[in-house]
Amino acid sequence: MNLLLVDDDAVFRDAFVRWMHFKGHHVTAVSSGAEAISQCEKHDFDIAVFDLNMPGMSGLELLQRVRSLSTIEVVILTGQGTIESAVSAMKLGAFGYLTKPCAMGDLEERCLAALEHRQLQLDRKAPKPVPLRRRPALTMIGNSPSMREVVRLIHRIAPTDKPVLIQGASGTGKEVVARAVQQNSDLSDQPFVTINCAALPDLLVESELFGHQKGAFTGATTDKPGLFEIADGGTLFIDEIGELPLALQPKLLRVLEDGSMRRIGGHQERIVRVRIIVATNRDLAAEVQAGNFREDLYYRINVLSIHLPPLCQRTGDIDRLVDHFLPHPWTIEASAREALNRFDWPGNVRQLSNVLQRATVLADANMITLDDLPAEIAGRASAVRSEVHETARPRFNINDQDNESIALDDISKAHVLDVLAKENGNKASAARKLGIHRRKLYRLLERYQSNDNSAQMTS
Ligand SMILES: Nc1ncnc2c1ncn2[C@@H]1O[C@H](COP(=O)(O)OP(=O)(O)OP(=O)(O)O)[C@@H](O)[C@H]1O
Repeated sequence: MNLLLVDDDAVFRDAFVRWMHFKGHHVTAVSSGAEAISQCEKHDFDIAVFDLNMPGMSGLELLQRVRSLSTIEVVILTGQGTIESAVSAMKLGAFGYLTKPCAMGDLEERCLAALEHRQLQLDRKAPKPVPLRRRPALTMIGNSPSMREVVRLIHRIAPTDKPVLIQGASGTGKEVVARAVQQNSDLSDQPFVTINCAALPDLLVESELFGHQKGAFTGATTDKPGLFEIADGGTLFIDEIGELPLALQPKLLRVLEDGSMRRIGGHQERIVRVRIIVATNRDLAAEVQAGNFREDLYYRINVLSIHLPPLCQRTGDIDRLVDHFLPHPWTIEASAREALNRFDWPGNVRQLSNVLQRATVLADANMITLDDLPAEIAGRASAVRSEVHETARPRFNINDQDNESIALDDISKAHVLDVLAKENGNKASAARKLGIHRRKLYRLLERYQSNDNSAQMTS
């Protein structure tokens, strides 16, 4: 047990510290309320024992302040004449009290009971353990020279504990590579936690990454550990690092340098051991030049980097990916295969996968023909728009003036998805065209996706 003793009686303090050390416990002993508060801000104690009658800060005030700082359980020591105030202390949340003089063994026993109580409380609050599901085996398709080089780098980089920077355009497979690094590292059976900085508002990114103390801001109704604490001992994948707010970058730099961090609104310094993998589709060096990304952080994360080539530069891989994505017993006509090989795939592997999924819905007899491919891929002259679908589109024409029952939300959804399709699924340029921030686009897409999912569940 890690215990804090607060008592101005030096003789009692020394005796109790000696007894507890002899019994194998760790005790920090101080003589005043002010020292106790400062210790609680710096360390996590399981139990506190303190005398109610101390000069300076009263025992009751100390109890209130200590309980607001941590989940510590408090045992009160009191003289015969002050049992009433000990009872008030219990009403304020103290675990128990003992009257002085008391035997050291009795006090130790009371502390052990408080420890057991605390453990039960913490267990009750802790999220129920989620049954471990076996992670699906990772498949990374590619045997082109550029992808063989990527695989070689993954094997080189994975066993180190250094940060990894993965760069590449949208849909090239940055998350696939991040998982491959983790699965080939010594941390493969430890947590793999992910966060996408572009999908969250700034304050939420900070609170997700670093956690917060209860009351740190409006809505922070409980203490919450951040992803760094959750990933402790494992790997944290920070996607779209280029979107990390400038104000937060020094905090990330600090964790990268010495593993230290604090929750928002917290005073306690925590140390975490987390392997960090970051990804971006931005040119981070250019972002540094433009003043959007800190140079020191850039050098810290750019120790080991992997650059993913666009799909159109992976000779032979389109055929391999087609065979991988097509479910059994589907096949593809030679002319359709040629068309897929001719196309330049601005949305990369994700776009190819989406096009094949769509084709299997449209085609008959388990065979994909040229007719089942979007016009601009099949090379038909009437090509009007790309067919990248991230979520289902509403089935109406947004120019249909007669349809007065169409909700405004549906019109905006159709417009957003149309622009996204025209930009071949590139969210950054779609957001620019729509005149909205990229994070807003991510939020909209998530909302459409979850609406679609719940519609599917209720239909
Ligand atoms: N080499 C590959 N083999 C098999 N599937 C792949 C490969 N690369 C990407 N994919 C698939 O393509 C899709 C997009 O991949 P991923 O999410 O890793 O891309 P990304 O570069 O992280 O995209 P974004 O920048 O938009 O976040 C996923 O469904 C992924 O499984």
